Amino acid sequence: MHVVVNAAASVDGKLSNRRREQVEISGEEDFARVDRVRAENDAVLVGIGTVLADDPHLTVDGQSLRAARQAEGRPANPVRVVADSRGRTPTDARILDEAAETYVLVSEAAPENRIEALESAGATVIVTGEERVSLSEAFRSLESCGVESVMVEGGGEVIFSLFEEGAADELRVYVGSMVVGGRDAPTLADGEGFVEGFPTLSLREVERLDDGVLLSYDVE
Ligand SMILES: NC(=O)C1=CN([C@@H]2O[C@H](COP(=O)(O)OP(=O)(O)OC[C@H]3O[C@@H](n4cnc5c(N)ncnc54)[C@H](OP(=O)(O)O)[C@@H]3O)[C@@H](O)[C@H]2O)C=CC1
Ligand SMILES: Nc1nc(O)c(N)c(N[C@@H]2O[C@H](COP(=O)(O)O)[C@@H](O)[C@H]2O)n1
Repeated sequence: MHVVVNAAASVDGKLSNRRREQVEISGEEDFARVDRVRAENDAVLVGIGTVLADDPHLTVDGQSLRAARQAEGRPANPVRVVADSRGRTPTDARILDEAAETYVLVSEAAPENRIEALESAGATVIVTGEERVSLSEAFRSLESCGVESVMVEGGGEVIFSLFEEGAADELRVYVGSMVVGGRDAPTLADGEGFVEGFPTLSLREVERLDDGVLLSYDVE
């Protein structure tokens, strides 16, 4: 599985504010780039924290991008994936509408009635990990469903786990020219944090977009 992590952060590294409300960090050019990255990949993944905070749709906005995918024999939108150990995804979440196929990754701790509710709402449920979803194991299951590349859009908890599991191949961070602040505001990589063995990155490209900068890295 090829894993591209993409996020937008303020100059002080925050993905959103201390109330976990969505903050528009990207500008028009960066949102258009994000749409192209979505269109390039077979799947778009977020954690349940992002679903509960933002209720994202995770589809491709550009009609020509969707048409190009279909011309290649692919579905108009990539599949949507949520890492959601206990099956907390609301059944009326936008990611469960009919615009694309949706996989909900749950752990063995997910209540059976939540799995049934999600399946009734149209999701394909994959059980992986004991208490918490194992992302690496889930990627292997997704590969057997034909998913070869995934764009991870956050949030900070899931991004940290990807680095911890050594599962990320690329990182693209759009740094918006703003300061959000707040010790409790989500950052690019939350989780427990590293005290040693910090993942290292190789800077591939720096590009000015809107009023900010896109940093593209390969994960070493
Ligand atoms: N600016 C940007 O680019 C973006 C900003 N955001 C912002 O980020 C915030 C949400 O981020 P955050 O709260 O970190 O939420 P995440 O989207 O990272 O979801 C975290 C939750 O995912 C579940 N999960 C399942 N498996 C794993 C795993 N292996 N590792 C880690 N988590 C796992 C956990 O819940 P459980 O144990 O129940 O499974 C965990 O609490 C929102 O405020 C949103 O607006 C989000 C995306 C992009
Ligand atoms: N790239 C980017 N820039 C920002 O400024 C953002 N706030 C986000 N947030 C992410 O985009 C998702 C919304 O997706 P839809 O437009 O609803 O499809 C949101 O959930 C975050 O993952 N991203």
